[in-house]
Amino acid sequence: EHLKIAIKEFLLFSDQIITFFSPYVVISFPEYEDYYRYNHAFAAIDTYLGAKAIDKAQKLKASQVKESKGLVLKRDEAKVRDEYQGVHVWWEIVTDTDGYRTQKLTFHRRGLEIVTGSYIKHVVEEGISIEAKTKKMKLFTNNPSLNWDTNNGSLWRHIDFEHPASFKTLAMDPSKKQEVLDDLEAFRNGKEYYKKIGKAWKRGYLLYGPPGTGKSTMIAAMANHLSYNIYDLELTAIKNNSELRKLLTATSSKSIIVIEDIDCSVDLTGKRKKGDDDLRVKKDGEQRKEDENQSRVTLSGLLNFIDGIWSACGQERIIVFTTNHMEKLDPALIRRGRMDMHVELSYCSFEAFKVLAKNYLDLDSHPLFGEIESLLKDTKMAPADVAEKLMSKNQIIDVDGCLKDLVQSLERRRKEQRGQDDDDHKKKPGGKKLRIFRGLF
Ligand SMILES: Nc1ncnc2c1ncn2[C@@H]1O[C@H](COP(=O)(O)OP(=O)(O)OP(=O)(O)O)[C@@H](O)[C@H]1O
Ligand SMILES: [Mg+2]
Repeated sequence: EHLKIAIKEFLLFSDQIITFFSPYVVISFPEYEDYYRYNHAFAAIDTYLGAKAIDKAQKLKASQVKESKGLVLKRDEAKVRDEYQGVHVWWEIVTDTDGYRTQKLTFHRRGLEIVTGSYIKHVVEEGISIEAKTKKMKLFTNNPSLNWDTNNGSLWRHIDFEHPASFKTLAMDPSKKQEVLDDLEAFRNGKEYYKKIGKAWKRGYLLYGPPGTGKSTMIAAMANHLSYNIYDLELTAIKNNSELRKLLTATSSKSIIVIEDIDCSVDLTGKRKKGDDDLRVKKDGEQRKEDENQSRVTLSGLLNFIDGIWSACGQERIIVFTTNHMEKLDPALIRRGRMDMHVELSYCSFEAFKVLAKNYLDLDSHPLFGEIESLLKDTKMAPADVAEKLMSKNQIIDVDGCLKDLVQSLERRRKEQRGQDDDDHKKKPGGKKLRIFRGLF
């Protein structure tokens, strides 16, 4: 009996063509569906089988490692045998001429019910749970050149995401920080809730504020807090709305989709588009066609996505927009419901400073804190600039030196800012009033 199995296995493993009459069934799991959509079952299967192969290899190690330096733990080269509820199965990874990989599962017809009924589910679930335990988060970026050959067909390029940012070290108003944390937590545990109210399990955040106030840092902290992957979407590198759709539907669940500096992304504001149209009128037909082909992502494309396809494509996704200029954004883009939460990151407050002092200098209090507090009240300095002053030079922490440095640069900046305010008043009287007016509407 053993011999029979061994022979059968040999035949299978020798890439014998399985004929129509074969008692064996083969099921394929391609890495990409429709050439661009990553098949997440593929990764889970790979992880599960990788763990199996390593198990086996560890047993083999003692006797084999010395003789055969060819013994690699890499899954792709191995055929893995598995057994589940008495059913023997064989996994093999095959690569086609275009470089696309497929997991092939072979088993005897006898086991069909068990395999399709529960084994596959078991493999994918095991794989996902192993992935979660050993999870390395990933940072995906869309690839402007779309080099299909070297990019293995994927629209997204990824690297391991290792950023130390956390909510603990993020310097901002503590109650605002808590609000964001609570919101994220509610989202994470919201599966049943979203189902109950019949809404897609998605959430949108708009982070706004001047440069260096921690918007990007907060996104990293969010990803670390939730163990989500980040998809950093570069809108200006996307040719058109259909490419945008492809990219977004190719993202996985438990991820944060980030669009930074949304105000700088082409064609998002009506104004800029109008300017283009004016230009276009003067051009001949051919040129116009070319321009249209080149036309980038439009505001309506993005809004359609958020409202429509967005809700249809998978679950458990967060979308984050950042901007330095809230006032430049089209109201349609930021109305509530599209962006569920607006978070303002602003100049360094004393509360925020205390977090930075703890992070950088391990300091809870200091005689200079009082002076710094009063300086921060009427001086605009971004946390990034404060942090820079607190950073140790040459690895030597000089608390007094750092704080004195900070006080000096705050004083300098306060003088500058006061001067600027005066200039503003002289140049355009009533300018300030106008700003308040606009803010009210
Ligand atoms: N609120 C903050 N808490 C802690 N560190 C901060 C904070 N803000 C800025 N920093 C520090 O300053 C650096 C720059 O901040 P970050 O890139 O998050 O700013 P940003 O708001 O994204 O700016 P930009 O608008 O230019 O993109 C970070 O690497 C971080 O070390
Ligand atoms: Mg940033």
